[in-house]
Amino acid sequence: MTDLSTVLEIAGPLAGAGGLGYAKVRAPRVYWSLVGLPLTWGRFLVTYRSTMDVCGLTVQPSRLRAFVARNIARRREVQPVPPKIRRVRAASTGLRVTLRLPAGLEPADVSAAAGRLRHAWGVHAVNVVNTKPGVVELRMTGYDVLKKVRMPRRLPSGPIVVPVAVRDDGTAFVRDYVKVPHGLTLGANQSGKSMYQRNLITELAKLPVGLVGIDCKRGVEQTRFAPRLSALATNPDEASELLNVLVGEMESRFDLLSEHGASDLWELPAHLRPVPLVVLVDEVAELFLVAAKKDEERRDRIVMQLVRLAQMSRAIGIYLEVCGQRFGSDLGKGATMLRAQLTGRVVHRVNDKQTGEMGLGDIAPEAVSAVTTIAPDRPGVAVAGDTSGGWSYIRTPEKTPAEATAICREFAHLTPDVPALAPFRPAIEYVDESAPVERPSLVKPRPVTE
Ligand SMILES: Nc1ncnc2c1ncn2[C@@H]1O[C@H](COP(=O)(O)OP(=O)(O)OP(=O)(O)O)[C@@H](O)[C@H]1O
Repeated sequence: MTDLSTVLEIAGPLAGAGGLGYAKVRAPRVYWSLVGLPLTWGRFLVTYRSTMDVCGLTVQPSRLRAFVARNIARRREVQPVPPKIRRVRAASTGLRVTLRLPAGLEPADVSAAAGRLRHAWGVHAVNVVNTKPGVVELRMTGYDVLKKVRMPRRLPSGPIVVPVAVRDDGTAFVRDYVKVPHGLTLGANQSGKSMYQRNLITELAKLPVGLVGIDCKRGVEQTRFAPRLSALATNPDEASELLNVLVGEMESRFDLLSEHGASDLWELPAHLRPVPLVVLVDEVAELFLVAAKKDEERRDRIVMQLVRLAQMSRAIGIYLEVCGQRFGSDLGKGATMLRAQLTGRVVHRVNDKQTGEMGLGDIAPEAVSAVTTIAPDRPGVAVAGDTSGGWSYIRTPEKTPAEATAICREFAHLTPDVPALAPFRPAIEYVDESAPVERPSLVKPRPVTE
């Protein structure tokens, strides 16, 4: 429906002068499919060899090749060799080209030339992904996919994989809790952290997992997810008790694993497997804060429990998703130890380079400068790093708090029954819309003195 209306929207102006420019700005996706894709594909095929040559992505031919060219093919000049094109594929956001690299070129050479390739072929961006040894994929995007986010249709699958945002190469950014069990999201005020959490929680809500909220800002962020939460703590005392219970749950799950000779939750047969739990901590600094000396003991206990969970709970299916404005050693004892375990990093716009370093310096140092260039007028844009040193820009789709609440209500029936967490289950006030509502009768007016 949207696509049809977009086509109609551009059809008129296309007929007149300047129509293409209008379409390019107003409906970049449609413009790309109708105009940009055929043009870029043609330009790519026609100029491939010369472009690779001027961008420094060719090698000298082997002796055998040179011999064949001179003596059998009778060519006077022996051309340098570019990477071999294995496959060219059109995507809704751009063009994907798989290249086999000749001996002498490495993926880093192609990445270094990405900017030059982008200008040569007139596309919005070129990202280089090393898919296997000696093979790279050039992901060209025809327009700025982060401007108006639309999640791609094709998504990776797995037991707990949730799509959260779109990457700047047009692919989906997902949180895969089996591969990367714990995550950390950082960002300044108004940078888009809550929007990220909203997308994450609403996608998790659709899966058979338990969600545990710790929001020491009196629950202002997470209370709206209450229908789908198995537990919620809204102050440091409750958080401390809840973390104690989670550590107890972790220990009993380890007993279960050893009883059945399994080393991992996913090795257990489905009927014995406890439900995975995702613990969402909003504004982690609140857990580290101490107002008086007597709070220090509670703070140390909370941090110790979090570190224990982060170090051991992956195998038994308890995952941490921590969010905050900063996360450095200045938070207090145990902060850096905890941070080291949270390897899925997403950093939104930050106020200073140090915060970028806290989030990405230890896993993707090259991404630190990228995070400082995020414009304030683009909330929701973030840099996602991974432990292999790679990184990319991502942006979440917009989702209002009301939409998030509605999704949590819709999937409330999936909230698992975890007996240990029952005392922390948030009370929900349901508005039963089908129940008859007592209204004053319109037929028999009541006297005003009643
Ligand atoms: N992906 C996005 N696309 C468009 N707008 C966004 C996106 N993410 C966030 N915003 C907008 O930016 C503003 C701030 O977002 P959000 O509340 O998520 O930031 P925050 O980092 O949680 O802020 P705070 O720390 O002050 O609570 C909101 O008005 C929101 O609508």
